[in-house]
Amino acid sequence: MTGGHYIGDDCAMPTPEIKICGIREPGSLDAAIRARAAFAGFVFFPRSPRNVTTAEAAALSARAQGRIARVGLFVDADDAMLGEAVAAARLDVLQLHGKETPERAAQLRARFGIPVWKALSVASETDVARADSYAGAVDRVLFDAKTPAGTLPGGMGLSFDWKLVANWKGPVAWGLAGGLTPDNVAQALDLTAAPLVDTSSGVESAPGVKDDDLIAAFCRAVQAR
Ligand SMILES: O=C(O)c1ccccc1N[C@@H]1O[C@H](COP(=O)(O)O)[C@@H](O)[C@H]1O
Repeated sequence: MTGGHYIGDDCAMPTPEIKICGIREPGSLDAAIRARAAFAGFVFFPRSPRNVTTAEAAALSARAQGRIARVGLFVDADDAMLGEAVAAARLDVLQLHGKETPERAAQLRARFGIPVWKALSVASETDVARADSYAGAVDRVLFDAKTPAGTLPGGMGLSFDWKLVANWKGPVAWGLAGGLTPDNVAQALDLTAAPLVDTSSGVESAPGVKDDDLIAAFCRAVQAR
């Protein structure tokens, strides 16, 4: 379900995997599945307009079972919150979008026994280099844009200079996030060759309101390359 597949000749690049994040409604989940996204993201962060309760996530998770992998997004969450969400929503992946250290990420990976992704906010080469310290501690880093102080640490529709991660070859798997939309994702992929792309606000009609047509258009733009 989560492996990239090849189209065209033997030299073709694998089709990047797609994560649609911030899903709150069954219809949006179905739209992501129909569009062949590999991952559906559920946000467990009360300040976010995309926040879901564990009960809501559990219902979405049951619908997703066997059809799309479930990613739980957390921001500096404590063990109790993580444990409750992992169990209720039967999460397949933990996405850490706060200030979690490599040690904390490794601890959570060992504790829950599922892959851990770490989002890193990027505005400079130094920020990208931070990925090295997560090698061996996480299964993937997600390069995302820095957001203004006092706002959400992600999900703001902001992008960074993609040249900073062009053809990035680091010691850990990676993905690209931040301000990706149906209109710019092909350009982002041309420049970066990211193996996974992650979007949230780029497929919404308003903060927290997913748009099925935009989900389909985003996935088509990725898969058409
Ligand atoms: O989506 C949110 O509300 C959110 C809240 C807190 C941390 C991260 C969040 N979203 C993630 O941010 C990136 C980029 O999002 P966008 O495409 O720019 O809207 C992505 O990984 C989201 O899942």
